[in-house]
Amino acid sequence: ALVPPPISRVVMKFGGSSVRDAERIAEVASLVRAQMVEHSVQPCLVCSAMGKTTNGLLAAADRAIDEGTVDLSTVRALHVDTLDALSISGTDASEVVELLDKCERTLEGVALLGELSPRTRDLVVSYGERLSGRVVAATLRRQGVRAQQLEAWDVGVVTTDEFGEATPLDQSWEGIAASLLPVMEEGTVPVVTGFIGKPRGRRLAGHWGRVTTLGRGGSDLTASLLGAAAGFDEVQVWKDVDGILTADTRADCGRQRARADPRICPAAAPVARVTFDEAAELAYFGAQVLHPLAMQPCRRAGVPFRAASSLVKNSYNPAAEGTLISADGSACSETRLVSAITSKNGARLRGEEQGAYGFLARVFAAFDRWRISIDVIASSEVSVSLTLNKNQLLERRSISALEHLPAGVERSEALVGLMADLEQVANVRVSGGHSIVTLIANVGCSSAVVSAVCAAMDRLGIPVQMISQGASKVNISIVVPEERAVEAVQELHRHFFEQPPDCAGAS
Ligand SMILES: Nc1ncnc2c1ncn2[C@@H]1O[C@H](COP(=O)(O)OP(=O)(O)O)[C@@H](O)[C@H]1O
Ligand SMILES: N[C@@H](CC(=O)OP(=O)(O)O)C(=O)O
Repeated sequence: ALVPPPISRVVMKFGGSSVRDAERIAEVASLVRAQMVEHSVQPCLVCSAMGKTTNGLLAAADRAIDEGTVDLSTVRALHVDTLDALSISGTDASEVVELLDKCERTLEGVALLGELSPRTRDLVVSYGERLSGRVVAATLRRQGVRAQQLEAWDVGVVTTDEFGEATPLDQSWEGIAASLLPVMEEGTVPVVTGFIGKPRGRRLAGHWGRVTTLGRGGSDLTASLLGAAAGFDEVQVWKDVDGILTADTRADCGRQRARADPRICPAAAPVARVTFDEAAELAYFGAQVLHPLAMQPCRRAGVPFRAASSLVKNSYNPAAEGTLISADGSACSETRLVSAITSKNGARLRGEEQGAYGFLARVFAAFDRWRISIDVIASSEVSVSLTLNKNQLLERRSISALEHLPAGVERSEALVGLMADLEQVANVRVSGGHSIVTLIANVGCSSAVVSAVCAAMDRLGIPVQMISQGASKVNISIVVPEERAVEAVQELHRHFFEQPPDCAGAS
């Protein structure tokens, strides 16, 4: 007799690209059904806002504060058209429209008061995930799957109150297990809002006060948190690519720049396995495919994490396996020295001091005070060079300008403060226009990797401004001029991935 496969509980996260329109949402619903029927999966869904909705809401909030006008037309049209195309009507449709109206009223408040705090910005942005979850749950129900949309805070996601960049608190873990499992045990598929949560706080006017967001791309973190806290068998993040690729296929696909980029490494291929450490380093150093903190909950609970493709490209070609991210199982080995390459832009800061005792301690204390992270560092007795994450330096509203920074370096209150502190201990120079190119590599063979990297840069005449190897067990980074970063990635990709394996080392 046929023994049915064991039921596995899986978080399935669908990002903006996977739920960008009616067609994709219908495909997501079929994919979920197939997992349930063919693979005995009991899923919990996590959804991001549809397509570019988050950007649209941020732009609408900016317009409300800058121009005093409220324009939600693009976001409204996308959702209303999707409801129509999916034939969603009745209560399911009116809930979505009510939420759109509420979002509009929030924007009217911003325009009227002329105030847009990080807290209000988070509230505005949260409508994106709350809208998409309702559309996805309604689509599943139309396909005969019992599904219920749930706000992240309804399943216990409690965060710090750092609006715009909140972190889930440990107390979430118990709450999630207690609220998610009963819903699933009764045979319902929860559809949870990614990216958002609520800070711990007093119960206000019938609801838990405020809404927070987990930073751009934060739905990956929600998915990991839910799966880890509820002790699931796997967390799957479904993307528009076949998993983690050996390099991005688009140049600087960072969320700050919306330009359509030429393909950077068309030969990039999916990596079958990476470790949590490797994935986290890759995400932190620029690969937009995963949220940098998303590995943490799964690593803590030992729950495997998989990045897979939600695009069924061809019915004759079964869905790609994706990339399995787990505690062991690096793609690097004695012969495969590098598993992926990424890059990101940053600013470089150089400080000089005459060998005083405690110099570096004072430098680090200043970074700690202003909560600015250092990406790559090179130091000697008399000087220290560091690169800073450009995203952290983005100008925020109501912040005075820092006149003496060179063009290309963004200004922020934190950077102004940091500079003032550092100038007490050293002569400081800040320059923009640098990129960090990072190789997720077998650091055990770092000499081979570094010599191959330097030879490749030498071939192209690209100056290597800094190099950092072995600071983490899996990462070798170089700093190059920003305008040469794409070339550098392409050449390194050619060298490490587009040659026969026996040449992939230090040739
Ligand atoms: N190393 C990489 N592997 C795969 N994708 C990458 C990599 N680096 C950057 N990306 C980009 O990440 C995108 C997928 O991430 P994202 O847009 O955040 O997905 P989603 O919105 O579905 O969560 C891909 O389209 C790709 O351009
Ligand atoms: N919608 C949010 C959160 C998110 O995770 O999105 P995505 O899964 O599409 O990267 C954002 O755009 O940042």
